[in-house]
Amino acid sequence: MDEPKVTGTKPRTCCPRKSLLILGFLFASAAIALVAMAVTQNKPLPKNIKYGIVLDAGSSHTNLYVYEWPAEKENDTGVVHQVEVCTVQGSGISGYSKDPDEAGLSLQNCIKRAQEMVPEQQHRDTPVYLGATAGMRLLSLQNRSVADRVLSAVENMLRSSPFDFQGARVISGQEEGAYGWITINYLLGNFKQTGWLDFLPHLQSSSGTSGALDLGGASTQITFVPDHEPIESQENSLHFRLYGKSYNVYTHSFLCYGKDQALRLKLAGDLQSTQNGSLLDPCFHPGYFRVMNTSDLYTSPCTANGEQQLPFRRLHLQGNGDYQVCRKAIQKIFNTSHCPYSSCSFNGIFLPPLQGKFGAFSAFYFVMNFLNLTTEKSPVPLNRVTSTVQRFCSRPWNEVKAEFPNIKEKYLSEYCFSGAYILSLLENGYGFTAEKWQNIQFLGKIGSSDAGWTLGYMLNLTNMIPAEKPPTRPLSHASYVGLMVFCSLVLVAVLLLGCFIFHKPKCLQKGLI
Ligand SMILES: Nc1ccn([C@@H]2O[C@H](COP(=O)(O)OP(=O)(O)O)[C@@H](O)[C@H]2O)c(=O)n1
Ligand SMILES: [Ca+2]
Repeated sequence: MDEPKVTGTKPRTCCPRKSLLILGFLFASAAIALVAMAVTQNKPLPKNIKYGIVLDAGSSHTNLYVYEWPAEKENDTGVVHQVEVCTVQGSGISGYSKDPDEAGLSLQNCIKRAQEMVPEQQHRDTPVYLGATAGMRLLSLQNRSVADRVLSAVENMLRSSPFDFQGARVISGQEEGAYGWITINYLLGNFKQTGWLDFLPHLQSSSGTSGALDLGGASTQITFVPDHEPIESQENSLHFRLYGKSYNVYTHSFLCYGKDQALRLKLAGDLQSTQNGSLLDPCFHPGYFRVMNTSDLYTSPCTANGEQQLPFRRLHLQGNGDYQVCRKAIQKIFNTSHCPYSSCSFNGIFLPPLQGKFGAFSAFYFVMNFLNLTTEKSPVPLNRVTSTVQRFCSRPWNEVKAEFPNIKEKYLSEYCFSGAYILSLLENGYGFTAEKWQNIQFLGKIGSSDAGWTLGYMLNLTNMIPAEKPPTRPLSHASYVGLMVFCSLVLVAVLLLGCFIFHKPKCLQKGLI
């Protein structure tokens, strides 16, 4: 009998090398595909951008701002930013009381500029707002019908533009203060809820916001959240609910205490003690000389009460650059003789104790920036600011003019007064001590956006600031996909490892090892 032949066939292995290679290849391909999918899926889509336009019709000039934001994120905080500012040539709209139509025409160039900035197909969907401030408030007090004619002239011009006209109006001092406060806190990211840090309020100041100080030509505003103090006067009290948090805000707007009207107030006061119309003014540089019609001083409602029959028609003003005397002269325009509340700033206006940090913008910034007091990272101490203004005021006018040939004489000549006025207002008016001064930051721009009331105004009118915090997922979509891929890979790796350790296939015991 033939013995069964032992054939040369190899023993069958359960998982040959080839199968393992295929498995490895499939695994690697799947991993690569997963990562590639996650990356391509999360590539940012082309942005859908929205635009908005606000015109700030100030007492001295008009600025047009163009803002843009990604449409899908419009309720997030800090996403809207300024892409253009256009300064209208000529005076503010309140300066066109003699020819209101000209006020409308003056806006043409900046409207054209906005048309270039916003893509043509979006012109119709782009809202445009005009808000007029203290210059128009004063003109309305002086002559309501002229003020209305100026407003309808600018309204007609904006209606005829390709944009979506949403209104032209005189905003109140309270609104100006409130929207300035909203703007800077929005831009500084102070409304951002920090997620887990929300549960640790002690890490933030009580309100987590910054106060706002705005100085214009005809009015000035102070707005902040006081520290647990009741706001004793209703007209100074505002309540906001923003991104799920409540704010009790103090605000006051001093009409006539912008820097240009304040100078008029001071000069009108000085005139009372002048016999012959010549005035030695400590708030102007030595060697500076200016002649003014006394009637011009009294055209504003701010000075109208003091109008008197003067024996001269022209005022001859001569500077002598004496800072200390200038401060004393400015002090006279703040009436501190009465206060019906527990504490006041001046003119009997309630002011709670100053609290927290403050951002000071508009002319506060322009003047301090001119004096080179805004370039350092930390705030310049009050005594250094005082000595800088003092030194600047004492410089002869010829020397100053020669150093700054490109600055208009009218503006250059008034920086000494403006510097002294800012110090008087902040120190004597509001009570910023040397210590509290360190809490003031002079702000021109925050990121690409100018600090001012316009952005807050637009955010409010377009309902872009929700009262409640919008529901958000803990992770962004990209992080979510990335994390899911990572966890899946880890799971597969653990499974394979477990399989190898606890259920070692024979092939590994014999064939492969
Ligand atoms: N580059 C600039 C622009 C404005 N300014 C001044 O800043 C002030 C702006 O006031 P505004 O026109 O906004 O007036 P309000 O209506 O806000 O009172 C004016 O006194 C201007 O002369 C400045 O000092 N430097
Ligand atoms: Ca202003």
